[in-house]
Amino acid sequence: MNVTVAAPCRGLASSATRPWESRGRCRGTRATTSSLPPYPLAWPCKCAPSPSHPRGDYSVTGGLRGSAAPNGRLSYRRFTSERCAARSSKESGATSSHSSGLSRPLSPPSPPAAVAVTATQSPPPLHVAPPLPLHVAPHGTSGRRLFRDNNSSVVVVAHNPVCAGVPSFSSPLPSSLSIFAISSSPSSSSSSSSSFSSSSSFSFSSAPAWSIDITASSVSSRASSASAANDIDMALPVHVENPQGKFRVISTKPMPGTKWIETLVSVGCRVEICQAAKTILTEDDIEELIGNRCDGVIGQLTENWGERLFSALARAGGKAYSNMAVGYNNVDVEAATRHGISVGNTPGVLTETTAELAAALTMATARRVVEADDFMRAGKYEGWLPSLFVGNLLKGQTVGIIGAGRIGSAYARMMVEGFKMNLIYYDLYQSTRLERYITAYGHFLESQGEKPVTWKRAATPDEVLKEADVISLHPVLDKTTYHLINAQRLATMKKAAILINASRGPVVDEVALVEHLKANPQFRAGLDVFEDEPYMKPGLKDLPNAVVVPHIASASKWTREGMAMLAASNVAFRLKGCPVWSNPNAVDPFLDEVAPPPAACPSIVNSKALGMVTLEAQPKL
Ligand SMILES: NC(=O)C1=CN([C@@H]2O[C@H](COP(=O)(O)OP(=O)(O)OC[C@H]3O[C@@H](n4cnc5c(N)ncnc54)[C@H](O)[C@@H]3O)[C@@H](O)[C@H]2O)C=CC1
Ligand SMILES: O=C(O)C(=O)CO
Repeated sequence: MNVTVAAPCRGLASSATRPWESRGRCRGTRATTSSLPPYPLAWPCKCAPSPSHPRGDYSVTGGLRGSAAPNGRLSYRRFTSERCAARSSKESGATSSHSSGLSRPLSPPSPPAAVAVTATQSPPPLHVAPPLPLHVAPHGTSGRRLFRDNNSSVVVVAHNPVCAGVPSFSSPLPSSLSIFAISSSPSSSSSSSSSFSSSSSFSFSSAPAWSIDITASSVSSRASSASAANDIDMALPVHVENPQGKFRVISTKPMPGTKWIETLVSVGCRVEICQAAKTILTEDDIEELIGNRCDGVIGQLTENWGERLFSALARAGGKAYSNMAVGYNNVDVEAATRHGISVGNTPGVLTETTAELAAALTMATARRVVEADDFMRAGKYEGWLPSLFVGNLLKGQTVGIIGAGRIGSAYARMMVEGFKMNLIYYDLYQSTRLERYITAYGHFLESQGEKPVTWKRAATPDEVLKEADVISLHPVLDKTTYHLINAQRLATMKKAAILINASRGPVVDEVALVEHLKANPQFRAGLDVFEDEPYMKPGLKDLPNAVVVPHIASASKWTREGMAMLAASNVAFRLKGCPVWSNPNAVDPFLDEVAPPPAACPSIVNSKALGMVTLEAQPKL
């Protein structure tokens, strides 16, 4: 069901505008679909022209503004809701506290104190699909803030253009809300029922004279029938860069730095960055972001990228996906390949950062740093004691690695070189570089008159678990490593061993680990990852012999900006038809802060299956 509404362009005349919420579309009254840029966000608008607000302008919360040129075509330029609000407020006499333009960084301003929606003269009604199921309560009582789920983000304010009343919010608005101002003609009223999962009210200081109801079915019928130009399909707030870009690329999260955006823009992408306040997006959310046309997506390891999302992306014309992560156990690569979609990841930029955090956890657990810190803060320290917080010496002990790939090997070198530990490792493959490195270091120590360090490649994980004093887990998560550490294996470890996990939570049976830690107070664990993130298994948080941190192993500024850059390059250069970088472990040229990146996808895990060409030139290691 379409509802007849018209969008008054003198909407949001206040400080309630949020520049990172780029919403709303404007087609102007004479717009034709063919005159639009590829991804118009225009809410069809038929407002009364005014000198400073020409016909076709429509202010919502940022994004595109279209205005009809004399030739009847629309020209688009970026505008900010602030500018519009300021202008609107000038026209309406209201005041605005914002005047700056849309700019990065994207930190949201404080929630506004009030929003006023100014009634304009009655425009002729247009048929337009709303962005959401909406309900606006009748006259003068309350409007409703509608929640699609618990983290909803859209307010729809409807008002009668004929009525002189100016609805306004009586209380501060959460910064997560997008505001849409619409006006409605009486004929749009509908008695259809609506079902909203939850809602809360706000007051209109004066209010429209009728209510309109648009049900969920109207939204789905819109989704299936609307053309791209008419579609208003975004309930999640997004910030848009380069609105005119010909490829539409979604980033499901804001990512650090700006070079990644510049890279996408440089190859002609329109970049839409989801600003939803919720941490983990659902498949519903992502499908909605993808909409009916999308060329590529940069996603996060918290998202479930399987058949459903890849088929949605393929239907929308998409070709490229990249995780902003090296691990891609959240991605069904086969499904992506079936749909012809490339899957990128971000190796090489987080190796040392992740290994350093694993080393930090090792020291924190070995030397009981967190327990001792708590003790100090609790005012319990009464003076030095021979037995206070006695821990483990690392020097000369054996460090065990399971999964001696990039990160496992980096961690092994840190522990061997830094603490002169001996190494035992298990991996499906021999790590000859690591072995050579430790051999050479052993020779060096000998030449200095010190005891050399040693290494050993174990035939089984069990051998590592039995022999090592510290075991750090760095394999990929797949069916061969799921619950690799279980109750039986924990029982074979030394009583005062230390277990570090900065790989993926499900590599360890966390319930079994909690039991083991309870039964063996000398045993310690340092965990960056958990089986059911963001949750911990019951009991874990109360155990003093566990150090827990929230999946921050790759969280250094350089690394996170680099991950964003690699993920963006995986998408940008795939869309541009560029080859794949020949060595995914040697990605320095992509991380140069000044020079542009090579025209290649740094790391595509299904490149062979997709028949993608590899760049011939080998970068230096
Ligand atoms: N906590 C965090 O923030 C981070 C976690 N990670 C995790 O670390 C993992 C490893 O990353 P990289 O070292 O870059 O990957 P990598 O591919 O270089 O190393 C993984 C190693 O695991 C080995 N492996 C596979 N199956 C095994 C098995 N059944 N038993 C023993 N070893 C096995 C592989 O042969 C390979 O050498 C990622 O897949 C990711 O899940 C990565 C970065 C940050
Ligand atoms: O890159 C990964 O796999 C991560 O876990 C990011 O921290």
